[in-house]
Amino acid sequence: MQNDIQEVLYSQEAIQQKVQELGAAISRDYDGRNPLVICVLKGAFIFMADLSKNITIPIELDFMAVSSYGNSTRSSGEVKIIKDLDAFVEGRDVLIVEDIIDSGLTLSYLIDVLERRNALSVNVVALFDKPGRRTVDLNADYTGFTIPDAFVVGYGLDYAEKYRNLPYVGVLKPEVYSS
Ligand SMILES: O=P(O)(O)OC[C@H]1O[C@H](OP(=O)(O)OP(=O)(O)O)[C@H](O)[C@@H]1O
Ligand code: HPA
Ligand SMILES: [Mg+2]
Repeated sequence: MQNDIQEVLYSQEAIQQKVQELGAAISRDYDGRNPLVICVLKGAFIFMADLSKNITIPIELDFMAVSSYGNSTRSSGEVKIIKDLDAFVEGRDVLIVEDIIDSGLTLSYLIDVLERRNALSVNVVALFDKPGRRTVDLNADYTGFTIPDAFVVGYGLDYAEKYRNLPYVGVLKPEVYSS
């Protein structure tokens, strides 16, 4: 698996440092509000686990699974809910936890769903952001790293369901896509 990586862009240490900073900012901003923190599966599962340990105020956690990439490096444009939330969001402060914002289609769909369910507020924390690839106008409220237009894997992010368990984030060798 490690042999398929061309370059490590963000080390385990750099990611942990950033996750601590994001956790501190969220703890400060949401103090006294008991937010519902929503992990967007599968990609955000490691970020959610690490981020939640760095949030020092009471929160509730929930999980939603959506997918639009399938086995491709391009979004199909159609976002599907594979698993919905258990919690009701009406009247709740909601914080969506995403691993990456690329085209923005997944998040714009999710924000729309949660607003239609009458959440009190809907904010987004994304570990990685590729603003150069946006097809819809959308920004996160908390962003870890702004990254160039390259398909990245690791720390939850997959290519064709592989590489999610790498502890760092990097780019794949070109031959991996053609094999
Ligand atoms: O901004 P976008 O272009 O919509 O891309 C970002 C989304 O795509 C990925 O999920 P994917 O659909 O691959 O599902 P996964 O999390 O199960 O990998 C990623 O985890 C984000 O949720
Ligand atoms: N890597 C993995 N999954 C993704 C990416 C990416 O760069 N962009 C959107 N989904
Ligand atoms: Mg994916």
